[in-house]
Amino acid sequence: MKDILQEIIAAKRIAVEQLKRTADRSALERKIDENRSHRSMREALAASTSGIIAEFKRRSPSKGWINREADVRTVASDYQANGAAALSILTDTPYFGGSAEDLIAARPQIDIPILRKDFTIDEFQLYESRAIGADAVLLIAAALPLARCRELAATAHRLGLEVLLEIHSEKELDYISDEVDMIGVNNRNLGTFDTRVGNSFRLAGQLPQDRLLVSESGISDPETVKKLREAGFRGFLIGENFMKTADPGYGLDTFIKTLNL
Ligand SMILES: O=P(O)(O)OC[C@@H](O)[C@@H](O)c1c[nH]c2ccccc12
Repeated sequence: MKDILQEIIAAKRIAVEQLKRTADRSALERKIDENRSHRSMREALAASTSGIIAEFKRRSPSKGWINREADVRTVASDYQANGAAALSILTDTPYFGGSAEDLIAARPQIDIPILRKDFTIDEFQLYESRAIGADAVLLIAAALPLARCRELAATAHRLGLEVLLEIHSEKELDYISDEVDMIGVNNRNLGTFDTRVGNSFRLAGQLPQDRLLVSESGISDPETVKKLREAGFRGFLIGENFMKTADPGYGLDTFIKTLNL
């Protein structure tokens, strides 16, 4: 079977080399200097009653287009107004239909933290993330050798970005270090796109309970969020369930009302 993650990473390597050749480095540095304010996603999740990280996701390799028309400014401000603790914005273009411009457009609309969701393999993407206004970045264990993941986490911290480490299986538990601010369990296998929320419940007992734990993907009902919270999770990353509706902000509103916090 073709491993989709490997294909995405191969494409990303080419895109990053291209970005490094064409980017205006001094403009990037200027923007990093200007964007000094930083919001802690870890603290926002710890303090939040919903713990929901609402994601802006236009398409995915497994589902194709989920919402082609969605306007990132509208969705970002509706997500915040309706109780999201933080936002996740997918910026990968070929597989997820997003872009850095989406994050740039969303940033002035809201003041909750933004997670830049992409396949980060190179320091340059961290500089870019900081310059476009991200507060946190995702590092995916399945996409990075352990030493590389640690280096990227250290650079992210130097730049004032928080790190959400994403793991999927027991094999990746050794990626957890003090350098990561939040630990995410992806319920989706990025190689096959097989998705089971049971993955979070299975791994919960093996995760350090004094860390901020996030359950990611395939969450579509408030009952699951309640159970995940009982298992120790404080963050719930939800994309498709909201994005597949014509009004993702309204989808979040209904979800949170049913959660009955
Ligand atoms: O749309 P869902 O099933 O609610 O999932 C959201 C989010 O967890 C998912 O988009 C995701 C989790 N980890 C990733 C890594 C890369 C791309 C996407 C992802």
